[in-house]
Amino acid sequence: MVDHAAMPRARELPPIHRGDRGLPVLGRALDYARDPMVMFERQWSSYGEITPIRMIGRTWVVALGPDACEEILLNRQKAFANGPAWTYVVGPFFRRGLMFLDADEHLLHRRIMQQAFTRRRLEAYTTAMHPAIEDALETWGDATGFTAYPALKQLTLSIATDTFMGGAPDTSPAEMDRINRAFIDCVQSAAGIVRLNLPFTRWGRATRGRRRLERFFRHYLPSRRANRTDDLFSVLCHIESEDGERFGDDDVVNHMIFLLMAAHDTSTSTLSTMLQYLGQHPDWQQRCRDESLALGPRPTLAELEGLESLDLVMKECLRLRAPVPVVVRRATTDVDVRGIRIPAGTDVVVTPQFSHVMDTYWTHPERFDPDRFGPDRREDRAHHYAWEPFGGGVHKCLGMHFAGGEVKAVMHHLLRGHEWSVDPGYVAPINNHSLPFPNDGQPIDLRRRRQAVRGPR
Ligand code: HEM
Repeated sequence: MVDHAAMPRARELPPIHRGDRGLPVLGRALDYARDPMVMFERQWSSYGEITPIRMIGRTWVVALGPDACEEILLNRQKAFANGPAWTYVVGPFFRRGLMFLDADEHLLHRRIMQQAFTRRRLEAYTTAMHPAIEDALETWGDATGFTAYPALKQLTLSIATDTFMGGAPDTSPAEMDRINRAFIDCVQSAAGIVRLNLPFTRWGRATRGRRRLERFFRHYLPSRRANRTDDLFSVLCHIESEDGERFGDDDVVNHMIFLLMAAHDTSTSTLSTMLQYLGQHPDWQQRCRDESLALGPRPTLAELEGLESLDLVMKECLRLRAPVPVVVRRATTDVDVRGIRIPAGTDVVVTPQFSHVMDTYWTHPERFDPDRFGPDRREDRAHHYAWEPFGGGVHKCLGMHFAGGEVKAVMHHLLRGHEWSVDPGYVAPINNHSLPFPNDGQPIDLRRRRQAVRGPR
């Protein structure tokens, strides 16, 4: 409980200026969809760090800058909850996934899921990933305007399915495409204005997508309950608490649906941004390729982590286009943040992506300049939360190290086997309705390199 009497008096939220109210019902939703950073910049200069905004029929609070983000994500006053805020944004489609749980229940489930992310397991996942990546990239031939984004999405979904559920042998490639579509529909529910299960609404598509995902995981449940294997699906089926409690079928299915979404959408976005910038910066592409060529075809996790240039490029791409540009929380009690009182019940938008482009912390933040993360500059050290693509606090991304290994493994194989270019003037048309993605599928001009690059079969 927060003892307000002991605290210096906080100011009330400033009123929204007449010109900032936006459209009826939608409020500023279209401004956000057009360019969230332009909208946040305007909020920042008009209101400061804690700013009210009208969107989709309600008033939100937007927290801008690393100090405000840190305070909310660390949640020392235990005044913010994930579940109700995320449920408002993406509806019931990822219900009871880890990110939607709060307090003790969240800690308990997180401790169990951490078993799937130990160093030993991450090393084993990396070893297992190489053949799948090589097989997928073998289908990437010479092509002008190759749309990398959907191809990457297919690849990362198949890696996540292999790694976290031990494969899906009864599911045809065509049905797997429908599973991929179902994930997309659930994520895109965030942009639904009409929140009703009707045939042509985003909400309706997400409802059907969720049903398909449930059928998919329930189909494999009996075999995972019957056999103990090394994947998370099986771990979730067999794990017991000290009192002998086990996850019921619903819990297992809910965790798997959220985890598979979290595990492939974000890596796809990171990879596609890296392809764009490396395509536009051939010097960096070659620098990364030279380091990958110096390694064997199937490096270990530690070797992948040692690819210095690729690491700088990944960090810079996560800065320039964070796959999760904002996260949300609901104030469960009146709470003061940076000297402003946020009333109980308010949904708060925390904005890592805005911190990533503030010129207080970054030199020429709009430029692709991976060396800013190098040992001589370390611009990310300007503030603990200046670079926060994986969030912070108790909900900090559980798959962060997995994502690093996966993204580097895919890039390693691509750099050894292919070259590509992107027009230096190209600006990705980002769709910001839900998690950001390039509307044009991220076209690249791709050429296969002629050397033998595969590991042994
Ligand atoms: C570059 C890739 C990734 C990025 C940028 C990213 C980003 C994030 C962020 C910002 C959060 C915090 C959400 C919040 O605070 O409300 C989060 C949570 C989470 N992520 Fe990731 N993620 C990535 C990859 C992955 C992967 C590959 C997995 C699984 C293998 C994963 C699993 C999770 C889980 C389970 C949570 C919920 C943690 C909790 O609530 O305790 N993520 N991620």
